Amino acid sequence: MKILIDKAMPYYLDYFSELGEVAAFAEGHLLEQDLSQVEVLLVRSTTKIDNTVLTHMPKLKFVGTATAGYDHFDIKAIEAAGVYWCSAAGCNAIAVTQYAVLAVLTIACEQGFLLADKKIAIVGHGNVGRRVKEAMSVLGANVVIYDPPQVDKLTARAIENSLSDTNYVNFDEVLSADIICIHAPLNSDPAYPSQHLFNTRTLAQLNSNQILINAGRGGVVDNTALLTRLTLPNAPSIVLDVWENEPFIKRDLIPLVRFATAHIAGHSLEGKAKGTHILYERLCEYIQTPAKISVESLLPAFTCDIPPSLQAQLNKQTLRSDIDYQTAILALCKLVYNIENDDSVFRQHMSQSDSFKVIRQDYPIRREFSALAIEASNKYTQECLRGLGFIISNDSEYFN
Ligand SMILES: NC(=O)c1ccc[n+]([C@@H]2O[C@H](COP(=O)([O-])OP(=O)(O)OC[C@H]3O[C@@H](n4cnc5c(N)ncnc54)[C@H](O)[C@@H]3O)[C@@H](O)[C@H]2O)c1
Ligand SMILES: O=C(O)[C@H](O)[C@H](O)COP(=O)(O)O
Repeated sequence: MKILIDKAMPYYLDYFSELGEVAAFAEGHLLEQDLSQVEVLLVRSTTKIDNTVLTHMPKLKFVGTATAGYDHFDIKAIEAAGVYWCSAAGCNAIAVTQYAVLAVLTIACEQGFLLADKKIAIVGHGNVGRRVKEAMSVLGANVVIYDPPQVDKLTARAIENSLSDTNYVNFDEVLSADIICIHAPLNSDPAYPSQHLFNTRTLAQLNSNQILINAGRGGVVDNTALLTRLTLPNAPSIVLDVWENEPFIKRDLIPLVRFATAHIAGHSLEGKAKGTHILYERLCEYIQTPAKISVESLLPAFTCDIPPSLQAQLNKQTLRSDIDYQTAILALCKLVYNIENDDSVFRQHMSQSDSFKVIRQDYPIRREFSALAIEASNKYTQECLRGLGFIISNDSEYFN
């Protein structure tokens, strides 16, 4: 079985070399390969799979993307060609959540507000949105959800129940939230279009006390309208990980947003490795072979010293509504991931040239909070750090 894989998928040889004859291609160079005998094609989000590719691949049986989003797949064309397809739903949900946590906590500490005093609206309550809700809730925020497809899927009775415990809101309420986190796909479903959900009209309703984060897909925010909005008075603070027309984005936006990154919110080592792993499991299922390899067996160890003063601060019995405590949580998160580094690399490189693609290809190894085990002596710190995804080294529930 000939398997062709995007080189950007970590551990692809560890996973797939026992399942077939593996060859790899670099992003942007798929059509330069001999595709005539390929039966399995594994890609990431930068490779479009449409009729142009499919006509070169008469033997293709299985195509997978090691990413959560699959808007680069022409599903109709793939299914019409009789090819099995799959994505890696949820693989990088933790990574994106940690990106959102870093963005929000950093801005909160800069502006001197407490998350416990804020309302956060999450647009898209899927694998990512659910985790963002959990993380922001443990930090004390009041979290509401906007996800019309999900609401519509519930029965009338379930809607009644979940309205009280999941806090679904309408879009007007989203626009009045203090912080808006976009984690929706670019949805081509005409019943729930997400393209330009944030446009001239809706962006005009945001003000300088609000923060808008887009870590879903670039097209959910009209970037032309955003550029105009950001040059007008009373503009909101913006965080953009995803952009319209990547990799050739509107560079004029960069100086006007608080955090600008190169579509790397999901690029933790764990997130990318889980993407490869999910495709491995799906292919094993497809060819009816037992899956033997685990992600944990491949990930390297992570070491990092926690400064004693920070450890002491976290162990102090404290209240949620304490700015020093929030600052300490941010300092701990930054030991594992610091969004400011990604932002400064992006600004520096993008000010010189259109280097979006190169920044992504050269992205350094980034770990998730779960790589760091920390002792937490008080219950609130344990609950908070566990909710953010850290391992609590003295957690009897975890280790027994
Ligand atoms: N920045 C990144 O690196 C990165 C990483 C992972 C995912 N993503 C993007 O984020 C999206 C969400 O990821 P996920 O893993 O949570 O996907 P998911 O499929 O688990 O969840 C998507 C949710 O969005 C909802 N939704 C669909 N259309 C909507 C609309 N018009 N308005 C509001 N909600 C809507 C769906 O009902 C679903 O609950 C992906 O599709 C992908 O495009 C980006
Ligand atoms: O949808 C996804 O999973 C993300 O957007 C993913 O992180 C994109 O990563 P890429 O394939 O572009 O490296």
